[in-house]
Amino acid sequence: MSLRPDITHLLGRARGDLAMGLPVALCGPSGGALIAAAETLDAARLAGLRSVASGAGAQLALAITARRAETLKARAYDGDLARIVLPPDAGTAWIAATADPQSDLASPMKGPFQTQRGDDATLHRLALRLVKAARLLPAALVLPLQDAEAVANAAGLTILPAEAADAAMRLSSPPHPVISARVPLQASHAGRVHVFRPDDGSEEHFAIEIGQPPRDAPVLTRLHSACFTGDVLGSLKCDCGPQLRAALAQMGAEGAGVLLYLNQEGRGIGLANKMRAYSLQDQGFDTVEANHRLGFEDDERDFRIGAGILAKMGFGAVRLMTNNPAKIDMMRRCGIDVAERVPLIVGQTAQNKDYLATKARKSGHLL
Ligand SMILES: Nc1nc2c(ncn2[C@@H]2O[C@H](COP(=O)(O)OP(=O)(O)OP(=O)(O)O)[C@@H](O)[C@H]2O)c(=O)[nH]1
Ligand SMILES: [Zn+2]
Repeated sequence: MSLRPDITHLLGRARGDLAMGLPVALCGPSGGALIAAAETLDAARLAGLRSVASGAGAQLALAITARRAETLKARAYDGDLARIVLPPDAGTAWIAATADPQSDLASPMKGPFQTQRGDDATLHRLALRLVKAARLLPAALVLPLQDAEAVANAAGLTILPAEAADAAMRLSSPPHPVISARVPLQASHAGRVHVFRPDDGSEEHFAIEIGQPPRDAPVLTRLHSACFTGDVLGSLKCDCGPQLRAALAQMGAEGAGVLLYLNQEGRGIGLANKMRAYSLQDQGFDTVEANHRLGFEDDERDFRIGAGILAKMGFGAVRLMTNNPAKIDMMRRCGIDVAERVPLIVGQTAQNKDYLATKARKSGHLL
């Protein structure tokens, strides 16, 4: 028996620390690093990192994804990421402007950036995955240090064993059921909401069960990713709200179904980053380009979570309500049999016409 946190707990702490602007230590087999999220770093902590860097003769770098590097015309020698050498006079405003594309068009002369090549970028890569998991901008300050653990211990920072963290982040342990209760819905009086909670302190997900679908036949299913603007506010920029209501209505009409409400807002980048993407869309970029300029892939969702919840509820086969072939593919790869695709084409507006056309053209959505 131990009171010590395991790697899952440490990952949860690290995400929280990064979101609050605290550095975190990564300790690998061949050295460690202090990392901090570009978005939340304040001047005092930047000064602290600079002072540790000069004491150790180490060089601070800003790790960004290859997507962001492409926009900034910075050379990404590590393939999927670039390590920008932090200029000696760069402050938090410089770091924020490099990480955040909002001012790219207004200041087209950002750079030139000197990027590092050679050496190992493993800890930089892990730092980027951690700040993404904290739903922050994908940019992290990284200070490689042989004695990162000692520095972190002295400062009371969270220490993550890098190899174990990397392995734990690749695994997807399905969230566990917490509670379910009857909720009569407009679409069906036989509604039941189930709450599922991940072990790693990340967002809870919900399953809305309509009726009592038999577990031994394909169940009418919708995997719905959270869209605060569409689902709650009735935004005309996307089709999420009408899709949510149409899916529940069809389940109500058939008397059975399950809708998973997955808290993967903004295709997995979080609401703040989705609003950043919307602001770039107002500058003329489409939904995919906006994600890339921010440094994200088109879609950062992990659909293993949805498959895991279905399995925990006892479902092995679905009639999946979607226009997204990637969802079908992921379900099948996670062991859920997709017996049928049920198209869900509702909610087209003048304002989302281009968005839906871009998804069809670039992300393979079926219209
Ligand atoms: N990053 C980003 N996310 C967006 C944008 N517009 C909508 N979203 C998010 O996109 C997701 C849409 O989810 P879904 O409707 O489940 O998925 P889908 O890939 O469109 O697939 P189907 O609706 O099943 O065909 C939600 O998480 C929205 O918040 C956008 O412009 N940028
Ligand atoms: Zn939406």
